[in-house]
Amino acid sequence: MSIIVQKYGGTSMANSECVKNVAEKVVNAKLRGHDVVVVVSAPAGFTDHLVSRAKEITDKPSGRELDMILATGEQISISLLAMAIKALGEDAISFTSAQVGIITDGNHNKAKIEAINTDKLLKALGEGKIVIIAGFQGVTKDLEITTLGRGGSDTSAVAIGVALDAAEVEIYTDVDGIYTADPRVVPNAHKMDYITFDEMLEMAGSGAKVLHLRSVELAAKNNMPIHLRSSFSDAIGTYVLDEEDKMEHVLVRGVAHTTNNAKITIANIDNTSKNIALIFKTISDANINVDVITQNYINIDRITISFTVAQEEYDRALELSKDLGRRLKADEVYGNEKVAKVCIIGVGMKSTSGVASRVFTCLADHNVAIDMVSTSDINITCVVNQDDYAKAVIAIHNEFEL
Ligand SMILES: Nc1ncnc2c1ncn2[C@@H]1O[C@H](COP(=O)(O)OP(=O)(O)O)[C@@H](O)[C@H]1O
Ligand SMILES: N[C@@H](CC(=O)OP(=O)(O)O)C(=O)O
Repeated sequence: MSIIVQKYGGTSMANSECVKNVAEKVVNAKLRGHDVVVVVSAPAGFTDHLVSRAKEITDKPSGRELDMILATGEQISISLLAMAIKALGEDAISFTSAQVGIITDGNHNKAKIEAINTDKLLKALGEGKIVIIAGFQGVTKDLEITTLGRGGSDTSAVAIGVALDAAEVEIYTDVDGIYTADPRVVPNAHKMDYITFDEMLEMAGSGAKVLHLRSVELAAKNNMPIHLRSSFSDAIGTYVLDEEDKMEHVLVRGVAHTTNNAKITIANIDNTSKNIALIFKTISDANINVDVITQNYINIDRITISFTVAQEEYDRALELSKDLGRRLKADEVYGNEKVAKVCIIGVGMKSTSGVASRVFTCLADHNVAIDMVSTSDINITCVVNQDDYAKAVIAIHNEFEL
C-alpha cells in the first residue's frame, strides 16, 4: 500500500470544528486505500501565545527553555486529532517527535533534522493505524527538546515523507494552492497548477510563507512532490515538482515580497577586498544575516557598500556599521529602517532577455523608486521603500499578466 503524508497547519487545527474536519479528511484518505501519516501544527495563534507568555517573564529566554514551551502546542493537536479519528471509527495513534525519534542537531529554535527512526511508524501502520506526529519539534541524541524554526511543520512533513518513501506529501492549509502573489496583497492573484522546486525555493526564500523554505529544499533534494491544497475543500491544489516539461511555459511564474527589511549604507570607502571582507565578517560574526548587497563605484578607488538585514537586526547592524565606518574612514554611514523586497520569479527568465528592463520600466511608470537590485537567472529582486511595496507587487503582477 502506498504511504501518504498529510500535513495540517495551525489554521486547519484552529478549533474543535476544524479538528473534526481534518479527522474526516484523514479517514477518507485511509478509506481510499492509503497508509496515512499525519503531521500537525499547534492550533493557529497558539505558538505566538506561547512566545508572548515566555516574553512576559523575560526578554531573553534561553533557547532551551523556549523550545520546552514552544514544543507543547503541537502535542495538543496530535491528541485531539487522534481522539477525533477514533470517534469516526478508525484506529489512530499520536506520537511526539521524541517518541518517534526525530533526531535533530542541538541548535535550539532552528534545529535541523538529522535522522528519523521509522520503526514505530511502520509498526503502527502495519497494524492498520493512522499515525499522527507532532510537527515543528525534534529531539537531540541526548533527549533535549528542539524546534525547527517558525513554520517548521512543513519541514517535519517532508522529512517524514522522505524517510518513509511516501508517494507524496500533501500540505493542507487555508488557501487552495500557491498563488502568483500573496492573495492578501494582490486580490486578482491566481492559483497555479504547478510550480518547479527551483521557483518555489525562490518564492519561499523571498517571503511567500505558504511553505517553509527548508521543506522545499528537502523536497527538491529528494525529488519528493508536494501537493499544497485547502483543508476546506477537495479541490486539487498546486503541485511543487521537478517536471518543468509538465508545466505551461511562462516567463514569470510569480511575485513574492517581504516587508521586514532594513537597509544600511557605508558610503565612500577605499575599494579593497580587505575592506569589503571586514564589513561582512564583522556583521556575520555578530550572527546577523545579510540579504541583498550592492557595491557602487564613486571612482575606480572608492566605493559605497549597501546591504539589507532583517528589521529586528537593524539597530545592532547600524551600530556595528558606524564603528566600521569610523575605522574605514567612510564619508557617511546611514540607514533606512523600513524597506521592502519585491521578487520576480520564473525559470522562463533563464532563456529570455528583457525581463529586467520590463520590470524597471514598469516600476518607473508607477513612480516606484528602486533602491537596490539583485538578480539570479530565475529571480529579479528590487528593494523599494516600504510604503511602495503593494503598488510595486500589483504593478508587476499586471505587467506580466499573471
Ligand atoms: N504566493 C502565495 N500563495 C498562497 N499563499 C500565500 C502566498 N504568499 C503568502 N501566502 C500566505 O500564506 C498563508 C498560508 O500559510 P500559513 O498561514 O503558514 O498556513 P498554515 O497555518 O496552514 O501553515 C496564506 O493564508 C497566504 O495568505
Ligand atoms: N506551530 C509552529 C509550527 C508551524 O509550522 O505552524 P504552521 O503550520 O501553522 O505554520 C509555528 O507556529 O511556527
